[in-house]
Amino acid sequence: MQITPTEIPDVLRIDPDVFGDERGFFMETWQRQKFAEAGIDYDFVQDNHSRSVQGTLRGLHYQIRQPQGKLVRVTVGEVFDVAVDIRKSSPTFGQWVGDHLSAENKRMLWVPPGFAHGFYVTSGVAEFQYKCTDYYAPEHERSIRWDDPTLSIEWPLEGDPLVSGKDQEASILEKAELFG
Ligand SMILES: Cc1cn([C@H]2C[C@H](O)[C@@H](COP(=O)(O)OP(=O)(O)O[C@H]3O[C@@H](C)C(=O)[C@@H](O)[C@H]3O)O2)c(=O)[nH]c1=O
Repeated sequence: MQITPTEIPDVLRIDPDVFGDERGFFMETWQRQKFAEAGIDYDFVQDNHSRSVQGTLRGLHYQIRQPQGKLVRVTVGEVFDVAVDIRKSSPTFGQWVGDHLSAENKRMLWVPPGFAHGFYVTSGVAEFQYKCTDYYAPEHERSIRWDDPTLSIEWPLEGDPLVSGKDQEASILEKAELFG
């Protein structure tokens, strides 16, 4: 397993060891001890799985209380996954990192608590699976606009994205309610 810091060093790129043979492949997707040694030392309490059609954009989501760290990956198709640092006291506040995650490259991203997170589906469909360090708390959930001009996220868009009603009403980072 190779764990590499991204341009925002707390966001980690994880490339698992994949053992292929005539049957297919095997890989470990999370192992407490190895991940803890790499700095991802959390108790995960919830696993999520979503399926989205091409052009879907989910995000940018975060919780003002019970902030969730997320260990994310794609099991069908491909997405462009984005983490935005919204930790008020962080030197990288307002910066974003993005990466292509796919069923083929099997790459994972560690998005720590304190980040807003979202993804855009670049394949026909995509299934997205992730572990969370805290529980879903809809009353604390907030969304920042995916197209906030201050963030200028370079989404690999093909046409207008498919965005939920909730995310269409998201606020820009400057006006967003943050935690801490
Ligand atoms: C996120 C979540 C949603 N739900 C329900 C609420 C709603 O009826 C339905 C769909 O919810 P949403 O539209 O919020 O789903 P979605 O837009 O996929 O939300 C997710 O987006 C990505 C980008 C993240 O980072 C996640 O943390 C999460 O916020 O599922 C749960 O029951 N538990 C959960 O943990």
